[in-house]
Amino acid sequence: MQDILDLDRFPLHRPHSPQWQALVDRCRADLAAQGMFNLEGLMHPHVAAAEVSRMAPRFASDAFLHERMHNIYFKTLDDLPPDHPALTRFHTSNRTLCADQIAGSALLRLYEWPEFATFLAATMGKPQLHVMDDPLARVNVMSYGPGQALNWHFDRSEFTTTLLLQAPDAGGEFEYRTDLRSEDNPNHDGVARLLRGEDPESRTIRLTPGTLNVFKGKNTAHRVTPVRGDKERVIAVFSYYEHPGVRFSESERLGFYGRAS
Ligand SMILES: O=C(O)CCC(=O)C(=O)O
Ligand SMILES: [Fe+2]
Repeated sequence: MQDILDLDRFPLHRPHSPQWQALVDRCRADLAAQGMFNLEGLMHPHVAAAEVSRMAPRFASDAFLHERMHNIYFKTLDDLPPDHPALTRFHTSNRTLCADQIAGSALLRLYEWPEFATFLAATMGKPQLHVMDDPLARVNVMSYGPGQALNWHFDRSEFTTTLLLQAPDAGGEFEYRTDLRSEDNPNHDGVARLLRGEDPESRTIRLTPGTLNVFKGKNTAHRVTPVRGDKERVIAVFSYYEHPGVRFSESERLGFYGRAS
């Protein structure tokens, strides 16, 4: 893993060593304080750049164009009138490559490296995390060209794990509002305020290539702002579960990727 990761700064290869534990403790503290942690340059930037070059032909020819209008929940809510401002609809557009289209990549090697899951589980306070069985969903890579964006949403999973491969020249920032809602409080008025651009606790970060970003996506509202300029924003999303063998159904794969296999 030394060839693709900066293990000197981030000793993921030595689980439970004092240095590893110190890193886990720092990540846990960041998650508790800000709902997020970053390992800047975990993947060597030259490896991230090589991954992007290798994927470019696939993005140009057979990536899935994910384009839709949606609200922050990706659905209507029974307890809200359809014109409630929390249900404001926005446009999302990007291109997605699935795990079966990046065979042999450094990203998949990292995904399947057991020490990576061990580290992530420790930061999230879980006994263990498992790779998915799903041939498409395991790792996805999203590319955002000029004007493309991932609009406001909450994630289905408690945590989301990404690694930025290429940063755009402008735009394509990650904007998030930690703990906007909770298990007991959907905070629809707070959601409406955020969507109006009036939430003072909304934060924006610009990720740098090679950076691992883990955030609590279920109750943290977040979006990727529209990319400006010709250089695409390219980011990988890793999917781990607390149980082994998770697969999406055919209809889920069709909905997410436009194909089942
Ligand atoms: O691209 C990003 O930085 C965030 C990705 C994200 O929110 C998601 O995949 O659900
Ligand atoms: Fe998300």
